[in-house]
Amino acid sequence: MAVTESVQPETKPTHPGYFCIVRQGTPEQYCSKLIAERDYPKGSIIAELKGLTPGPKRYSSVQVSKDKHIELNSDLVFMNHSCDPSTHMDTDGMAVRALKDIKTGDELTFFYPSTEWDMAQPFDCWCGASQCVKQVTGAKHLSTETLNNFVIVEHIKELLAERDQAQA
Ligand SMILES: C[S@@+](CC[C@H](N)C(=O)[O-])C[C@H]1O[C@@H](n2cnc3c(N)ncnc32)[C@H](O)[C@@H]1O
Repeated sequence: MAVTESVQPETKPTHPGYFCIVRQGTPEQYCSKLIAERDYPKGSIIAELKGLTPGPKRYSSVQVSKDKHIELNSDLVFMNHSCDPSTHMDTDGMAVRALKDIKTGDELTFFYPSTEWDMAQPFDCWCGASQCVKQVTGAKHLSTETLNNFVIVEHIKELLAERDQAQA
């Protein structure tokens, strides 16, 4: 796995009372996480995606269209991937939404291939979910059948349709 430099300065919480970072290990170990500081009912908005800046594809960026990547510039960057995610990174509606009822103290996670086509920094997944995809490399590397089990955004649906059409 190629590891890029991690930029995670200790700053004031960006969403106090909503969620917070739990820092673990060294920044280079990438094992910190984001925890809910309140309950979120299924379907509710956890955060609007605001203050984003365009940039290159990297471990911390989120893909927002077929060819654009942004930095979140908030504590949301600490959201880990899970194959049984608690949230949806909705780049169509520009919000993070609860995919299930989330309780205070639960980890906020999203399914990275739901937004990422071909990731800059792939990794082996630690989530342990029964439907774990094991290697998180981006939607490009997963079957349509697998992706159909997850909520995915429009640009990934479009890229998937193009891939499947080219292979037909
Ligand atoms: C944007 S960071 C998320 C916050 C990160 N945990 C940290 O401490 O900086 C993304 C990186 O976290 C790690 N990561 C996130 N979810 C993971 C998972 N389910 N399994 C293994 N590593 C994960 C990977 O190294 C990934 O490149």
